[in-house]
Amino acid sequence: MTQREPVVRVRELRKSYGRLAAVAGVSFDIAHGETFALLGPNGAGKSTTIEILEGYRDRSGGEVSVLGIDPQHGGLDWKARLGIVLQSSGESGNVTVLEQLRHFAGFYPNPRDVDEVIAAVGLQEKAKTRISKLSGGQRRRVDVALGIIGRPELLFLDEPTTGFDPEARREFWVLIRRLKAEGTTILLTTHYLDEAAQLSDRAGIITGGALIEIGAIHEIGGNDARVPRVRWRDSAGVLREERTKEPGALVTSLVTRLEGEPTGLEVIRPSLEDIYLELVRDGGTVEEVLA
Ligand SMILES: Nc1ncnc2c1ncn2[C@@H]1O[C@H](COP(=O)(O)OP(=O)(O)OP(=O)(O)O)[C@@H](O)[C@H]1O
Repeated sequence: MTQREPVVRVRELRKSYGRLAAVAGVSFDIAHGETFALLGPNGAGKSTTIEILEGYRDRSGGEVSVLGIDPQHGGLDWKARLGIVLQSSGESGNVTVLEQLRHFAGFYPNPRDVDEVIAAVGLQEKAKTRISKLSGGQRRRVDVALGIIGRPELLFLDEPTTGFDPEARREFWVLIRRLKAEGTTILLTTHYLDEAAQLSDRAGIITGGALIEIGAIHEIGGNDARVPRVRWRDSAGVLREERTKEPGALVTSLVTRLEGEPTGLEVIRPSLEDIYLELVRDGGTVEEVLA
């Protein structure tokens, strides 16, 4: 596999559970070193897609290549090149954080330094604590540590920061940026749209098993979805709002018209969350049943 070939290549992927088309013809690529976010409401098909890419679930149709291999035929060597943080934590053991990480590091040919990984996820104080005694958010950090201990080329992060406090989430972002700078390719799912905007190069939005939008984070939704709103209070104190592609010109005209600084002036650009909600509202709901 050369660096120019996509690390992940998905074509017309389909997965049915009985009559339910959980994934109904999804196609996307993830390039080397890219962070790609798969976004969508509960039950949209994100975890099903990711689990197929990880080799944990069979597909009903379509083509999939991950690091040049079909996940249905990926052996141990291939698995060792992946880092996986599943949606729900399996970590509740009676061993300490340090013991668990040392144990898992032994499975990989070129693992990261265990102490460095513990520090990177902010668990230095808890290294000698049994995992069963950790809080939910701290256990989630252990999951993340186990996902990166093997120095993966491709890291799957399925809702990695659920249960993190705001400070831990920011620290996690720093860690992900560092992994990205080292060249790690990352597939992320998250319901925190600010997290997706902070970390990802591109995103795909999936609803009812279909990809309804895909593109660079700063282009998702197209130009019209990104038109800013200008808010101010008029001379009678009434709140006014106008959408305009030229907020600067509007503000200048307001200053002239109001003969000074407009009260409560705000120029608001739609966030990824605003754009996502608009797209998902238009894109229909969760379940698409086979005819
Ligand atoms: N093993 C299964 N058997 C039957 N249906 C399933 C199975 N796993 C998932 N589904 C269904 O497939 C659809 C997609 O589920 P999936 O877990 O991929 O969604 P998701 O986008 O990851 O959702 P969330 O954001 O809640 O994690 C849902 O309707 C779900 O109920």
